[in-house]
Amino acid sequence: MPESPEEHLSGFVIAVDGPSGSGKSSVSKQVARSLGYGFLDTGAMYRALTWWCLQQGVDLTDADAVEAAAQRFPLTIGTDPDAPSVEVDGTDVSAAIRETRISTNVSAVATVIPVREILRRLQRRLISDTGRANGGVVAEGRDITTVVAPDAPVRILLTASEEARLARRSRELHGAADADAVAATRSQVVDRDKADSAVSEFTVAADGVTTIDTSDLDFEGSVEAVLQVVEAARA
Ligand SMILES: Nc1ncnc2c1ncn2[C@@H]1O[C@H](COP(=O)(O)OP(=O)(O)OP(=O)(O)O)[C@@H](O)[C@H]1O
Ligand SMILES: Nc1ccn([C@H]2C[C@H](O)[C@@H](COP(=O)(O)O)O2)c(=O)n1
Repeated sequence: MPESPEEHLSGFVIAVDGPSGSGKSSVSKQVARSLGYGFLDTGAMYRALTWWCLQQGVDLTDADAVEAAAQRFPLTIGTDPDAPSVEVDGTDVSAAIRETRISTNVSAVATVIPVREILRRLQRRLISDTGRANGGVVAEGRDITTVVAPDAPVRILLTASEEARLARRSRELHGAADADAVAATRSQVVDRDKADSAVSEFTVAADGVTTIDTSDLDFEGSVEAVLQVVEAARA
């Protein structure tokens, strides 16, 4: 298992970070499909750990208890972009981790620093194994370009205006982006980003990271913009 961020990750690694609703997950998955690479959704790992803590009756305000749960976290995560899967102790939690109760609690877990260290070690191992098996991997989250894979040959910050991100998530959750739907979505986007920003920088690109603003791009345009950065890096 890689022990430090400095240890070399296998395969061609494409690291993608950004705020909630910027399109990281859907765009990264499509980029991975286009390139025949694996895909790692690191947010799903924090979500699955949150599900596990709630399942085990762990008090999320008790950082030591959350860390203890992370140390014995029986996670299995698939990295095939056509069949992403998340299992905890043999239970398929792919749908459950998208529920509102997870979205509203995940920051309490993701902001515990020792928990991040445990999941980052696992993420580096998954990135290496997936990269080796598929020739490359697209890994997305909040700290992939900066901490998990700072030496990746392609590092992208995928952004969009708050308005665009709220509208996208509203349409996804409520089928509309009118004022009521946006208001109902705000805490899952804006408040969550605010809490998560306490431990990761994902609004400003670090040195060497390419920013792609998708506010005025459609989904296909966003995928194409990422593929162009990859092509340029390989040229
Ligand atoms: N460029 C785009 N234009 C319009 N809609 C988009 C675009 N990119 C993604 N979407 C849609 O926006 C929604 C949010 O995208 P996605 O879940 O990929 O965001 P995310 O950055 O991974 O969010 P989170 O971090 O909260 O999981 C999805 O319904 C997706 O299909
Ligand atoms: N590398 C990561 C990935 C995710 N998180 C946290 C922040 C989010 O609130 C939560 C769920 O992520 P999402 O599914 O919305 O992408 O996990 C993080 O801190 N670091």
